[in-house]
Amino acid sequence: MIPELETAGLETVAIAARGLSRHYGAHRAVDGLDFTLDAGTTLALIGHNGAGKTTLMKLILGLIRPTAGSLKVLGVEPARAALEHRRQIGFLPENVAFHDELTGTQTLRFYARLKRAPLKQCDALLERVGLSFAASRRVKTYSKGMRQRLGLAQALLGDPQLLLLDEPTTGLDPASRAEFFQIMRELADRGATVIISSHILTELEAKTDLVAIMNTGHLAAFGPLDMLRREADLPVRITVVTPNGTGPAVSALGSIAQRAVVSENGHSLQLFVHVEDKLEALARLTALGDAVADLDIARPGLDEIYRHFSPEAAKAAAAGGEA
Ligand SMILES: Nc1ncnc2c1ncn2[C@@H]1O[C@H](COP(=O)(O)OP(=O)(O)OP(=O)(O)O)[C@@H](O)[C@H]1O
Repeated sequence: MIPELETAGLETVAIAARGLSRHYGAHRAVDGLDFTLDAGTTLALIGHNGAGKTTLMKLILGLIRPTAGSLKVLGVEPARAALEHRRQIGFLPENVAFHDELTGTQTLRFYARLKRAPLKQCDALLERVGLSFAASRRVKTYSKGMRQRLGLAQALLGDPQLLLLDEPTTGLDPASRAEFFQIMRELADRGATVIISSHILTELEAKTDLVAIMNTGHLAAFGPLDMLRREADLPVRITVVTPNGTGPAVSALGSIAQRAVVSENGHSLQLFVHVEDKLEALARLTALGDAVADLDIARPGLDEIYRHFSPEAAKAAAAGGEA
């Protein structure tokens, strides 16, 4: 179990950024970000390679200073924050590295001393991340997934109010990923603020309260997924199984269908309709009787919404690259 956070003295706003920028010479790694993140909120931070996600995390951690604009984290400018304040922030970096010769327990106790967190937390945290069985094994014998879990235990030391997880599920199998998101939800439920970055958009969908989409240093979108879905105004996809050919379904929808894509085997069809036309489209398709053997409706997913807001992501997708 993860203990409740002390609520006394807790800021209601975890992060406030105004015109936040970090430029490297002429290169604008982060450029003019404006957002507020309330305490106790979970945020998915997504963006193409080089979009500025890690730079934003470093700014939040106070590892680098803004070149313009302002940033308050738990009420304080992070680059000027005292150690006491920094201890309220947990961080799991993208490439987590440990001393190979230390055991899991020794590693965690080392970080607990650094963070001045209670040593008695270590065993409970190893248990929480499912590593108790390997606590006395040297880290060099750990798999990638086990190292990630140890990294998460390290980030959870001291019951941080703010947790930054940079691509934390890399190397984890599906069951471990599910467990990871369960821990994230428990943290949020006890009042912690969590920011998680990932390129695996399907796993982030419906896991966080808010989504931030970064594109070339800018914040292209920020808000609850449903709000971004409405703003993007993308069509709903209806997949229709048409055993006797796709012609009747296409004719029935007429101009309601913004686009129709026939499958390679010719037995099914994807029809894209505006959300307001969805019910009319379903009525017309079901009226076709045997010409339609089955149908399936899908709202635009996070990957489609991401491509809508991020021109770089759309370009990468068109070129067959990753999100
Ligand atoms: N110290 C630095 N000096 C110069 N440029 C930098 C520095 N750190 C980052 N950048 C540049 O800033 C941009 C943003 O980098 P950042 O690491 O924040 O991207 P990211 O969104 O985390 O990417 P990825 O998904 O690949 O991890 C990149 O173009 C990067 O090359």
